Amino acid sequence: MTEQNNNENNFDLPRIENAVKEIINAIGEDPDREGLRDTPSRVARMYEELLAGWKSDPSQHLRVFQERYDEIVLLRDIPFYSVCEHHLMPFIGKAHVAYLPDGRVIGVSKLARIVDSFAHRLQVQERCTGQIADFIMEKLQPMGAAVVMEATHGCMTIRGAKKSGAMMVTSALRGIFKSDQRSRSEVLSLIRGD
Ligand SMILES: Nc1nc2c(ncn2[C@@H]2O[C@H](COP(=O)(O)OP(=O)(O)OP(=O)(O)O)[C@@H](O)[C@H]2O)c(=O)[nH]1
Ligand SMILES: [Zn+2]
Repeated sequence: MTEQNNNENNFDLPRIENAVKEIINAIGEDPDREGLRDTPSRVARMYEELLAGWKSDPSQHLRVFQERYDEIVLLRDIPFYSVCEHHLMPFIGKAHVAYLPDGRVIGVSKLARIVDSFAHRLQVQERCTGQIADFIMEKLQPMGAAVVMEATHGCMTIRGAKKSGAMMVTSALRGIFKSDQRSRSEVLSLIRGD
């Protein structure tokens, strides 16, 4: 699968626009007043942007090359945003992605691109974390992969539980990072920056 631009895979922007107009009506506002007139199309384009990962293929970011390096590779503090599938609210934070190569490495920026590809979808943080780790295991076939994501969820800061600052931390450990206690401790302490 490559980047998908054919019609059936594009977002149905007019349909999103109609739905947003309907929400504005349901709120009791006037969708034709000046400030709201362009809002449905703005919101449609916004969702297209925020959820672009859904139409992307993370494999396009795989430029794997052979390299004799057998220590942990970690890209720490990758800023990311995602969209919570329960409330369509953003969750925002940092991702840390590590792997222990087995003869193959990847361009380091691609780790950040892979995070975005999975994050820019309707997600829950646990699934997003696991998908990134599983993808790296499958495509790069390293000895192990570790992904930690920490984020604040809009749905519980400005609404609902209203706990601003509460940080959700999720981790996905695969291969040697799951099976070997020392490797696990090493990668987690690198991620913490110890
Ligand atoms: N585990 C997990 N929960 C999430 C994530 N994003 C949002 N949630 C939670 O999804 C839950 C949805 O719960 P519901 O009871 O169906 O929805 P709600 O009535 O709006 O719940 P409140 O947010 O507690 O007001 C909430 O507890 C959210 O905090 C996520 O990425 N992972
Ligand atoms: Zn939510």
